[in-house]
Amino acid sequence: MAAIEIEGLRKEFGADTVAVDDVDLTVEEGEVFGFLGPNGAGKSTTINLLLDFIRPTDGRIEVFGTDVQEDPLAVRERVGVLPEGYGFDPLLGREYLEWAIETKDADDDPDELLDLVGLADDADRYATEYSKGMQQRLAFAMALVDDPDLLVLDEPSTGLDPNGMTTMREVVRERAANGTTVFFSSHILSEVQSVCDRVGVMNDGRLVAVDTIEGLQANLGGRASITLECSVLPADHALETVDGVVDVAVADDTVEVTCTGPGVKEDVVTHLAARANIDDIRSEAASLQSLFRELTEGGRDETADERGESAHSSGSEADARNVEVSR
Ligand SMILES: Nc1ncnc2c1ncn2[C@@H]1O[C@H](COP(=O)(O)OP(=O)(O)OP(=O)(O)O)[C@@H](O)[C@H]1O
Repeated sequence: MAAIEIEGLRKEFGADTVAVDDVDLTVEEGEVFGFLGPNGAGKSTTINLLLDFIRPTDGRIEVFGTDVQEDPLAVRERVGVLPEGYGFDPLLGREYLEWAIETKDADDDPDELLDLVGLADDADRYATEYSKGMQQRLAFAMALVDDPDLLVLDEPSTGLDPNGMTTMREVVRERAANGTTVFFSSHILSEVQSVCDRVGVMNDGRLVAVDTIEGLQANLGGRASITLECSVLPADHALETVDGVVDVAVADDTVEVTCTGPGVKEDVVTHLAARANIDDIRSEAASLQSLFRELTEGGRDETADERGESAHSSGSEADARNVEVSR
């Protein structure tokens, strides 16, 4: 039986916004599924529909064979949720865990869960006084209560430091190894790449690709990527004029060039060497970042593309709308 079965899902907000547009998706039991997409693509709306926090305009969702609209409580018993923008009240960290354990009629040890997410020393502090990353760790611990069959994590790395991200990945991997299905939305592509079995890419409400990372790379024509570091990258590098270059992304004095194939890399190096001192060269298959850009071109970043700027998805923290969901 599939963990998640989504058929013909559509969600309109008012007359003008189609947040989710005819999405079909199956996530198998035990999979770690990464849900990617730029800001406003429809990821959180899909998650809120999956949990029956909002109702679809059309379509249906089953979780472990149960229709979420027909029996949302049965579904929630099997699901642990880390929502986007959790709102905290003045309760101690341990009290939050105790509340979550009581609500699920579970028998977890609150201190064990706090220890797992690195909050053992902060159990007796108010959650409202926690930093953003600590609040995220606490919300993650609450999602783990009662060892749910399905973990739904909406941008779980928001606010986490590198140690927090590593802990979160390790826990996700460990739970998945024990059979938990994980549905995981993220903007952090390297994280998705390192943790997920398959990814789905949303753009403008539509699911534009579902595949393994390797499958996505193969379907996009064996593209190659080369990263060059220069002491000073000239503004008029004109790398996009080299035959076979499909994308140029610049960050400070580092430039990532996506090419139609590995053979183009030599031309890229020759072109840039004539214009700048190259300090370092890294060469790899097309990065997830460039795949992501290619799949989501024409979305809300289109105007940036038209200006010739890189259409990188920005981190969500600055502009997330803090969708508040009921528990
Ligand atoms: N309650 C709402 N009322 C009106 N429009 C909404 C509502 N919630 C979401 N939308 C719209 O639906 C679209 C999809 O939003 P959603 O939050 O699902 O995107 P997202 O992929 O989760 O984005 P982000 O990565 O920025 O969190 C956007 O155009 C958004 O403005």
